Amino acid sequence: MNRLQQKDLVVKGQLLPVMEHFYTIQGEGYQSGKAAYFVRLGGCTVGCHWCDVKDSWEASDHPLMDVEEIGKLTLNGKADLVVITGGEPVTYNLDPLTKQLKSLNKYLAMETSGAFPLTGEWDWICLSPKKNKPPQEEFYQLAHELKVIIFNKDDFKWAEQHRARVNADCKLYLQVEWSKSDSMMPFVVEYVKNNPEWTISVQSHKYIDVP
Ligand SMILES: C[S@@+](CC[C@H](N)C(=O)[O-])C[C@H]1O[C@@H](n2cnc3c(N)ncnc32)[C@H](O)[C@@H]1O
Ligand SMILES: Nc1nc2[nH]cc(C(=O)O)c2c(=O)[nH]1
Ligand code: SF4
Ligand SMILES: [Mg+2]
Repeated sequence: MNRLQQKDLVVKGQLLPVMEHFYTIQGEGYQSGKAAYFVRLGGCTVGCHWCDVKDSWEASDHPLMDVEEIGKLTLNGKADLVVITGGEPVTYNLDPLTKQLKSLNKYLAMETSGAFPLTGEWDWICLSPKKNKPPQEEFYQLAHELKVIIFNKDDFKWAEQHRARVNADCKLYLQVEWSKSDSMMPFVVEYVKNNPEWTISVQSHKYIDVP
């Protein structure tokens, strides 16, 4: 296959850059503690300065895989739960990927900033809005979970702006930015005690030392 044909299949979402894939425990948010097969797609142009997976940003650093191949990988996990993350998954047309994974009876969750239009059929969308590229409007109605990263005290205001826009059933999480865990966690604790609609999410995989 030549480069042009490859590019065409990426545009169609039949081929996707995969940075890594692993069977682990979902560390964050609503499904925290559950076994899940993670697929981390390469490529993100959002550019959060505190991103904990900057090596994912350059799509061309990561090998292209066919969605059928990706589907087979997820069968190496016993769990139904598959988490598609990145990089930024909504960079791509995710229709072929979710169709393939649904044919394998997987429960499909996505971690996303919502920066680009949504494609694919999802059982669970975790929306984590980013100041550099705020979410597309459609995500507020569709998100099952809002997970706002708290890097400094201004981020509580940012969190409330998004809470005001999500649907009534959307679960609300505040997750401290990893490098600020020690200094910001006391403020997050106080905030949730005063605003109990929110729940704390910690990046538990980093404490239990799993991928
Ligand atoms: C690496 S991102 C990939 C998915 C998508 N690009 C996004 O940002 O939602 C996965 C999750 O990790 C969160 N995250 C990234 N860097 C973090 C950090 N340094 N501390 C805490 N959470 C972080 C993101 O907000 C997102 O919820
Ligand atoms: N165990 C584990 N849980 C996670 N939840 C969200 C993650 C991500 O990077 O998207 C992540 C991750 O990288 N590992
Ligand atoms: S949107 Fe996600 S992957 Fe992209 S820089 Fe921000 S945290 Fe990292
Ligand atoms: Mg992570």
